[in-house]
Amino acid sequence: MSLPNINPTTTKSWKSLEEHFKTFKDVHMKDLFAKDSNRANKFTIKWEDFYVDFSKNRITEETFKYLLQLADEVKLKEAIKSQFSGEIINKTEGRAVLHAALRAPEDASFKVDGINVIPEVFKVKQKIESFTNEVVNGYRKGFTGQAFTDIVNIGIGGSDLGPAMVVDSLKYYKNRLTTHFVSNVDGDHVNGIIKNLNPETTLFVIVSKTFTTQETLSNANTIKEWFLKSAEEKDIAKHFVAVSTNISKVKAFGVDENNVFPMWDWVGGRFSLWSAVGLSISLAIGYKNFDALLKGANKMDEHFKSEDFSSNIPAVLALISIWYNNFFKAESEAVIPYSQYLNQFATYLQQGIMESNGKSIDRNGNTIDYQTGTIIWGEPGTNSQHAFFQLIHQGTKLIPADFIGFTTSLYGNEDHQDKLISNFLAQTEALLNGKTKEEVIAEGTDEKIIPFKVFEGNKPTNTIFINKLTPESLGKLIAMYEHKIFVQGIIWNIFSYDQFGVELGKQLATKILQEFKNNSNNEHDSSTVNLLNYYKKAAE
Ligand SMILES: O=P(O)(O)OC[C@H]1O[C@](O)(CO)[C@@H](O)[C@@H]1O
Repeated sequence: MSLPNINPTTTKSWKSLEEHFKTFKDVHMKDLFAKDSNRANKFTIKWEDFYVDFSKNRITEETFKYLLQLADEVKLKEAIKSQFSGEIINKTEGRAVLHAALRAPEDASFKVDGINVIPEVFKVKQKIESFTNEVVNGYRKGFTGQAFTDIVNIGIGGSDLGPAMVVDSLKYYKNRLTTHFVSNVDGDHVNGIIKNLNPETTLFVIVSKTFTTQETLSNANTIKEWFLKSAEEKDIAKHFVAVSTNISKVKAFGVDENNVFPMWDWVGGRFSLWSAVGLSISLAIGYKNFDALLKGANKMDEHFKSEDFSSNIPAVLALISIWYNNFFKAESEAVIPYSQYLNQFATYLQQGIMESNGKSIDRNGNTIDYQTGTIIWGEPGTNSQHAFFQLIHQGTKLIPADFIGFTTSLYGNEDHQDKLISNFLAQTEALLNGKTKEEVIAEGTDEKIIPFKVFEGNKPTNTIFINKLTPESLGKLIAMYEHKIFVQGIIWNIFSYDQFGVELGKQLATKILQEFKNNSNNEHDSSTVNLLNYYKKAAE
């Protein structure tokens, strides 16, 4: 079996969608709801503690039928099998894509080169568990014999965004440890964090799949220097642990062999929070909660693998997004969680979605002539209502949005929760229905400003209503988006698991840094030359 390789625009369903779209442009969702009292039920998926209502979309049963046909025609079922069977679907890097193995039960089997990786995964999980327990319970101590109070995760991209987002999202479940994240090579980031830390009670977790990333190594070295001002070289072993595939480089840095948490090249950086990359998560909320996060993701994996596409949450969300991206030519999508704790969720998704599917070459190596990768952005409601919602409601751009909410609040404040959820529901209702000129007039509006107060409505949203923000439900939610990414990559016929697009900038930065060091000048365009000279002068 090998990954399907089908140009989606050549399929019958794509042509049907194109024709269908022509008849669809002027359809208002409001009329679709008026015509069919059962519409909401038809386009809702209830699964475990998830209630996913996708009825407020510019789709009909006919649209849905063609989208499902598209999934069949691009052989999505076969592609899912290829991924889960450990096939080398990341062909450009020659790797399998098995983040699902990291959250599978112990009796599962995920084979890479014919060898089941699950025993190895569980060995590392046990190491995470015992390490976490030792640190949280204060048995593992720093160089002056004190228990650790602070954890600093040093990493960037997938080695930062996932753990940082999860730790922040699940802070309700946090233990006595305080977790910090250093990522940017901007010295103000690392210095701003270490200035308030006590080296005697701080544990540093260096996370880098490659252990060659400039930002991470610079920050790790700066921290090591700062640490050695109060400690000795031998104390590094007590305070620095590392997560990486590059064990020799980790050891060369000075990390004790026993404090290295391995990961594998079949885990992509942006899908790695389920591996030892999630060590900071485990430390921050305890291993049990970390494991619950994994279990949630595994439940979503099972749902994705086995559920018919018509009621398969990630598949449905992916297909609807294709409809807007490729037919309505929507330029971006918003993700609006109605939970302040999911503040970092959209930022996290940006890497997952845009690093994966921001590609313009198909699986044959040819330039693509259709739109791929969606641009993703968002902020929690209700704050975002007072920021960018004006544009979603009355701007010229079509911005499909996922609204994510929780029926139960963590602290049980019903007054706030009712207010939050009334906003959550009101916004998607307003985006659906809008407000007509007649309605504006009926409100007694001054004639001169009537047009400005009209809302066209017809703005699509998905409502993802979940019982409660728990480690398990967050695991499900993250995995849901991971699978959506996969489905879209399959439909667009691109390779979702490489990221060569980030390399050029890194190469040029290395060259420019060298020029600063040697005080030399390579060939650059005139703009870059001016900017280099401007900086050199300012830095004198
Ligand atoms: O974990 P590493 O190897 O330090 O890489 C960090 C990040 O850099 C990238 O390779 C590119 O920015 C990401 O994909 C990755 O998550």
